[in-house]
Amino acid sequence: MEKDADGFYTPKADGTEEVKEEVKPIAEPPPESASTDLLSSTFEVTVTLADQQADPNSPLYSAKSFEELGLNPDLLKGIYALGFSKPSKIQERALPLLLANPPQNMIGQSQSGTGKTAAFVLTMLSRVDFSKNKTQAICLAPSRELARQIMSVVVAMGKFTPVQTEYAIKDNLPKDVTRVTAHIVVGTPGTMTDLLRRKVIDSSEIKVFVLDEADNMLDQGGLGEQTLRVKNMLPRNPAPQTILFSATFPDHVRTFANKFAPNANKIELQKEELSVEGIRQFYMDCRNEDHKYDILVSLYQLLTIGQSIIFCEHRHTADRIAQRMTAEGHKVASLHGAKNAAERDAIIDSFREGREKVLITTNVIARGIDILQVNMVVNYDLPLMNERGNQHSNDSRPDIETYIHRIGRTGRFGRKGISINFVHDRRTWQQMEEIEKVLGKKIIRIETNDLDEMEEKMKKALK
Ligand SMILES: Nc1ncnc2c1ncn2[C@@H]1O[C@H](COP(=O)(O)OP(=O)(O)OP(=O)(O)O)[C@@H](O)[C@H]1O
Repeated sequence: MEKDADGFYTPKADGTEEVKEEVKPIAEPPPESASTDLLSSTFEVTVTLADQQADPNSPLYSAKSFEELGLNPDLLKGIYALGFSKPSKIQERALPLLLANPPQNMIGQSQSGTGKTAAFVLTMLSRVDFSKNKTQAICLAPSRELARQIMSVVVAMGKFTPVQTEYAIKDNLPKDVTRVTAHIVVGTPGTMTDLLRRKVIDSSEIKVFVLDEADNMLDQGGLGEQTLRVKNMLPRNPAPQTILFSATFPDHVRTFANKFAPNANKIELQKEELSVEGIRQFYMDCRNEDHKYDILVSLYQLLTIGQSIIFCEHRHTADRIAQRMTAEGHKVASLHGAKNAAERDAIIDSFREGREKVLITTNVIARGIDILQVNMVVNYDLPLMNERGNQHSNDSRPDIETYIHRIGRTGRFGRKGISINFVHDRRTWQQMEEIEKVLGKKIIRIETNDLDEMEEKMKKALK
């Protein structure tokens, strides 16, 4: 395919073959992997193009193979080396729009674990001019863990290109650094703001600006202010291509998102499709707080069949549970924002490598973290609105978006997974009912006193 005068990909009369011939000997797609459910999944997205005249259902806006996208052959090699045989649904719809010229903004929504990262990483890598030692693309994420994971995708996909990368995360660069010239910088908003303000990063050539977990990054009262500060330090004319991705875009953020990324092409999910089919949701009716701990311990065998993540409301709860379980001879780790940068990196790396099977944490890693072996998520405490961002209100409504992201740490890319909510009183019960109502999916009860039944139900759900 080649781009027409308007910047859209159109099939060439004779050129399609030409591209294939040029590319195939260097880069062959790998055979489709075992988990191809997602590649053939049927969830619906609504595509709205900034150009109202264009038909979003035209094949021009969807790519059935990576080859059709006219990518640099070195990038195609990187994609295939990662084992990606063909684009996932969101990649199929988003990539032709993201790569078209002139560049257009994008607000893209697709469920957890469906391959959004590759879509924006490929866009950044495609737009960088490697011959210039200047920062040309920046990407912001809400946690250092996620920034590091995104960077690993940039490095892996860009393996056959000369791309240079740098982090904008706490304690990573020497304090007296004066210049960063890496093509792509990935980080968190506070450190990115600092590097831009001190002109360590020269923003003049930045042409792609990505927000992963965009609804979280734009949430006022949370990270929104810092993210806006970053945007205000970027070129205005022309402004960089702004790309917002998330599995959730609550209405109150959507309005701001539309201003932040004006005239964007949009990909939206239907409300009832917010969480993936592969995640089976359960709950356990506990007697009180202490009983929650006992149940968690009794689940240990099941939690360690694969890997699991236990979400708590407070850092101190995560630490306390981890200490108690460790003292009782179980192998678990805890991770939260009160640990220092080096500790956090070591803990998540060790969990990623499978050295610990159970990770007890807070909302800090509720979003984006992609560890395929995680087949169970436990909401030890349900997520509440009052934990959002910097808010410390008494708002005890359930935080539906965070719930969707938390359970989305399992069931990645068409895999099966289980989530279990612990409820222990009337209030938590009501909160869970509210979640069930909004998501329109049944949350199934598991008896807390029948371990065999529990095991059987869970193993069945994972089959
Ligand atoms: N085309 C593809 N073929 C095979 N695997 C893929 C493809 N695209 C992505 N993946 C894999 O799918 C997994 C999930 O992708 P990714 O982390 O980008 O999801 P996401 O949509 O960003 O999820 P979240 O909303 O939780 O951040 C990753 O392990 C990734 O390597």
